[in-house]
Amino acid sequence: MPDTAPAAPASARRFTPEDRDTIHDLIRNRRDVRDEFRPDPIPDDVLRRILDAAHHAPSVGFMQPWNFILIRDLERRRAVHRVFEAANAEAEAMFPEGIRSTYRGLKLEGILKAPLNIAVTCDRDRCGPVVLGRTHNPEMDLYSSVCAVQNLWLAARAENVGVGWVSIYNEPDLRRILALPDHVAIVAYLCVGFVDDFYPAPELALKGWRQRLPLDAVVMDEIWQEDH
Ligand SMILES: Cc1cc2c(cc1C)N(C[C@H](O)[C@H](O)[C@H](O)COP(=O)(O)O)c1[nH]c(=O)[nH]c(=O)c1N2
Repeated sequence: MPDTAPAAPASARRFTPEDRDTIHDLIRNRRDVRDEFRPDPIPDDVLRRILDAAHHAPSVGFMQPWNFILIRDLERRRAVHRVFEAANAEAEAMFPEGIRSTYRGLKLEGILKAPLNIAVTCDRDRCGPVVLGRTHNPEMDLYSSVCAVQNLWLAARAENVGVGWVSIYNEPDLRRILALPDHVAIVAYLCVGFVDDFYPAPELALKGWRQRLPLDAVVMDEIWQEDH
């Protein structure tokens, strides 16, 4: 893949109000995409920019514990899809009767429709046992990899490329398909591809599953407030 990432500037730049508005626009217009993928492949330069954004995420001790496994092979994606279907049937059965049929009607993955799947992993041994910032909280490397996912998601949206996160699988099944060694954790399984139209709001909200909480319902002063 050609390296098309912009070169690092000599010093950090300051952002304009227009830049600010653009990033807020991007954040608000990022969507989880399930069913709307176009089959055309993502050009190498576009994919490279998206992955490079992910690779510029913050990470504990600058550990950069992530890997991005690019999965295009249809047979492998079919295997992942079977794993999804098995787990999804288990999940469906766990919802109470009334909600079950609504759940069944939701499309929750685009594994076969998207031309590219990306598994974001976390190499828990990348820097040995003692890592700056992770000593007391060993899960921080996993959180770092989640930051990479968010960068990827936003950078993709800026290219009008859709991303859908699929977490409905039994982990051992997916590990086997991806041949992951024990020290590597699965952080995210993503479906990636161009999209003609993005939903203007979360699909789960538009389909009546759950609505966005007001900001004031999640902001607290000083300490945890039980009655908030
Ligand atoms: C860790 C994690 C795991 C999942 C998700 C997200 C995250 C962060 N989401 C997407 C999720 O449903 C979506 O983000 C919310 O509904 C909000 O919608 P927007 O992302 O704003 O479009 C998701 N969606 C889906 O259809 N199947 C899935 O298995 C998952 N899993």
